[in-house]
This record gives sequence, structure tokens and C-alpha cells, in this order.
Amino acid sequence: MSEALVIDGSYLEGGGQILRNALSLSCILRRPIKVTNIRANRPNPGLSNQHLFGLNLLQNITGARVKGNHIKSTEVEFYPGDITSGRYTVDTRTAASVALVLQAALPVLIFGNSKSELDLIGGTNVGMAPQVDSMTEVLRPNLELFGISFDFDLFKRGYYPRGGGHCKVLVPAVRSIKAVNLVNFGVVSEVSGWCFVAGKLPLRIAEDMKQAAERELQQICRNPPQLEAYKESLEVARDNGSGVILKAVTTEGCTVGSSALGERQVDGRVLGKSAADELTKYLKSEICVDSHVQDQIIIFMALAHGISRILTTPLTQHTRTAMHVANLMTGVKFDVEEIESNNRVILSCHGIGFENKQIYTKFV
Ligand SMILES: Nc1ncnc2c1ncn2[C@@H]1O[C@H](COP(=O)(O)OP(=O)(O)OP(=O)(O)O)[C@@H](O)[C@H]1O
Repeated sequence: MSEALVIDGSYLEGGGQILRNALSLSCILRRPIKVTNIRANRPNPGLSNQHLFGLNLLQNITGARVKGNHIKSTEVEFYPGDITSGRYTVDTRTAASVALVLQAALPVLIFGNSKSELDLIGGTNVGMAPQVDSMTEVLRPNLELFGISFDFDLFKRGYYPRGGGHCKVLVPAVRSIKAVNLVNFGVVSEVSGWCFVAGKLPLRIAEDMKQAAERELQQICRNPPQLEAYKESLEVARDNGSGVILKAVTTEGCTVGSSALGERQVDGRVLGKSAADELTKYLKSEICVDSHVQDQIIIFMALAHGISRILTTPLTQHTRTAMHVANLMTGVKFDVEEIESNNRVILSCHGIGFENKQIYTKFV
């Protein structure tokens, strides 16, 4: 096996995502890596629970030889084998984000020899990570344009600090990924959203979120936004939690979203307004890819067949970091064209056209 490519984990964002992207690409390209200075730019550097569970999952999926897979480790060596489709379970026993474990595993499992099933236990709606609802409602429609999808069943929600959320994700394998052309916004055809509370929090807080979000969104939407306010049942969520997920779909097939998550002191009006303000900003500037989907699709743009182009917000530090890792590992170059009006950019790249040699039909 070739020598490990050294990746400096402190580069730019210097958080967990550089490690996840590097590990995913290592598995896909079967290229060994050594990631140093892991999460050097975070107050608690090194591997935390979520990163370690993601790493161990990828080790299981590829039968990798690994060094440094322990909590607080700042250096990991990873020598992957073939991707093996199957059933995998991850129980983080904490509120570690299952969405971020999925973020690491999804690009790998699509290149297995068949479909895979992930049973994930941990935090489903926690801070500094996509809420699982953003993964299904906003990220997934964007991935479908690349020819990638997944089925998702949610059994229990897990919030900070106890976690205990439970979901099952079914990931079909693909032969290859299509390039996307997401530069035409069209007009907004639908705005929808979910305002939730759980545990001891009263439904009124979710209704406040809904009202506040509606008030903001009415100023920009032609049709009334379809927002739902609800309280999770005790079977689905025992602990206190609250949040809002909003999404807009356009006539040209763009899906952009925003979200907010309640903390200990929850003011529904503040949460609803903050998510609605973010969505309003996207709709006013008519971008096709929002700033959270932006960094999460870089890996797919790099692996796709042909040229992908996306009209998006100015690039985030997470996105620049993902571009750096993709460039190091695949050689693809990203072009950024600044569009003066509305503070937008067109980001493009010619993907390497990665072929899954393990399967011969498009979806399995
Ligand atoms: N509100 C949100 N909605 C959707 N995605 C989000 C949201 N907040 C964060 N994310 C996504 O979650 C990921 C967080 O990556 P980040 O590098 O910060 O890693 P991390 O593993 O959480 O570790 P760290 O503790 O090092 O920050 C990014 O892909 C980011 O786009």
C-alpha cells in the first residue's frame, strides 16, 4: 500500500470536518492518510466522541488499519481496505451528532457493492451540526441531483446533553455521481417548515416560533408559508428540546434551508425569527445552494462525472477547508467566480468521475 498522505488538520477551519472529509476520501480512493493537529482550532483539540465514532465506523466499513483512534488523539493514521456494504450500528452513548457520523459515512457507503443500513444512536438535534431534519429535508434533495439518496427512519429524538436519539438510514450504492448545474434560481414555489418542542416545554413555544417565522417570511413569499407547530410525543422525545427547520423550493429545483435550535432558555419568537431571517437572506439573494449545504456537497462535486456549478453565498471557512482536502486527495481544482450583484459566487469544479468498480448498474 502507498505511503500515507499527510493532512494538516489545523488548516483553515481546523475542526472535525477536515478529518471527516479526509477519512471519507481515503476510504473511497483507497488512499492511506495521516491527519495531524486534529481539531487544533477548537478549545478541546483532538478526537471527541462524534469524531471517534465516525472514525471507528469507517474502520469497520473498510477493515482499515488505524493508529491513534482514541479520545483526545490529535494524530490519526488510516489505511483503508475495500468498502464493505452491510449493516452497521453506532451507539455514541452521548449526544454526539448522528448527522455528522452520517456525514462521514454516506459518501463511503454509496460506493459499496450493495445497499447498506446504518443504525445510529446519539444526538439527532444538537448544536454545531445539522439537525437530522436538515439532512433529510434540505441536504437530501440537493444530493438527489447528484443521483444520491438515502431512506431515513426516525424512532427517537436525542437532544443535548443526554442524547439517546435513534434513527436508521438505508443507503443505496451508486455506480457513479452526476455533476450538478445549480445556477438558475427560478422563482420560489414552496416554503415549508417545522417548529417543534419536546419534553416539558409547552406547545405555545412552538406556536411562537411559527408566528414569528411566518411574519418574516410573508414579506418575501408569494404563497403563504406552510409551517407546522407541534409537540413531540413522549415516545419519540422524553427530554426537553426545541427547534425550527425551514426550507424553500424553487421552480428550477433548488432547495435551500435554515434552522435554529433552542437552548436552556427558549424564546420561540427569537428562534422563529432567526431561522426566517436566514432563509429570507437566501431568497432575497436568489442563491441556489445555502451556506451549510455548500460545504457538505464539495466532496460530491469533486467525485462527480463532469463539471458541477453552483450559485451560492460567499464561501464559508468550512467550504474552503473541504475544497482544500478534496484538492489534496483528488487533484480537482475549484474555480470561484464572484458575482457582484447580491454578494454571490459561482463555484465550479471538474470532478474526477469516480467509478464504483464494485457494481455495474446505477442503483443497487
Ligand atoms: N445549523 C446548521 N445547519 C446545517 N448544517 C450545519 C449547521 N451547523 C453546522 N452544520 C454543519 O456541520 C458541520 C460541522 O463541521 P465542524 O468542522 O465544525 O465539525 P465538528 O465535527 O462539529 O467539530 P468541531 O467540534 O471540531 O467543530 C459542517 O458541515 C457544517 O456545515
